[in-house]
Amino acid sequence: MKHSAPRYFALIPAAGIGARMASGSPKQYLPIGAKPMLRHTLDAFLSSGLIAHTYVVVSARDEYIDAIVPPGAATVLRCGGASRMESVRNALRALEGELHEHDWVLVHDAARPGLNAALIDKLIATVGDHPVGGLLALPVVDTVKRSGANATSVSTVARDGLWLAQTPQMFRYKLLCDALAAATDASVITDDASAVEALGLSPKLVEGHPRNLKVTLPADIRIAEMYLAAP
Ligand SMILES: Nc1ccn([C@@H]2O[C@H](COP(=O)(O)OP(=O)(O)OP(=O)(O)O)[C@@H](O)[C@H]2O)c(=O)n1
Ligand SMILES: C[C@](O)(CO)[C@H](O)COP(=O)(O)O
Repeated sequence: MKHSAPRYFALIPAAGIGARMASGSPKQYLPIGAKPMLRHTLDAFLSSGLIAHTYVVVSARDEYIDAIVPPGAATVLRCGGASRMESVRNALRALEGELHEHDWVLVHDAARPGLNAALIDKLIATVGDHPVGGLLALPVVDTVKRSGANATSVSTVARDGLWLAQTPQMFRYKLLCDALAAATDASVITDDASAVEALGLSPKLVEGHPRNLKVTLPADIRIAEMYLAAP
């Protein structure tokens, strides 16, 4: 059977409220250098020659997005949910009929503005036609402690084989839909790969980069600015 060329689509969950940032507005719109965080993230996909189209999922009440996305640069889906998992699931449902079951979907946090075309292209090239899919991640380099009562360290977790998941996390459209349809607990399914793992499948780990950090706490803003200031 003739296989058509693979198609790659980006899906950016941007419907969070940034509670841990405590900035008074959704953190994905905070300035990082000269641009809002989400614009950096969007521009990374626009600069990759491999992404056919980008979708941004925001809350139905979002008041900022229209000033961020240039006309035609991406499609805004106003179907954000109460959790990242629900936002991604709602967006995938909204794309039914638009994406084909074998299309690749790269789900990437709006809160990771340090992504660049090189990392996107590395993920796509390394995953190739892997039967499951894959994600950017970083091997753990610090010693990992498990805490007990009163913030005490009760044990050390062997770090061999431990990775910190980043995004994009890329899966074929139907597999990701099926995985998220089966997912129930947003406190356990905190990334797309965990929903796929819950089906008994093993996505490929592809080494990412510290520049692709998730901007979560106020101190992360300066780190992101440092990486985004470099050429
Ligand atoms: N209901 C939600 C929650 C999160 N996200 C998105 O998922 C990504 C990663 O989530 P996180 O860093 O936790 O963002 P927030 O949920 O906004 O942060 P917090 O948990 O501090 O509120 C972000 O781009 C965020 O906008 C989303 O689309 N829908
Ligand atoms: C998807 C993710 O960025 C992978 O590390 C992470 O799980 C998001 O967690 P958050 O609590 O929604 O920020």
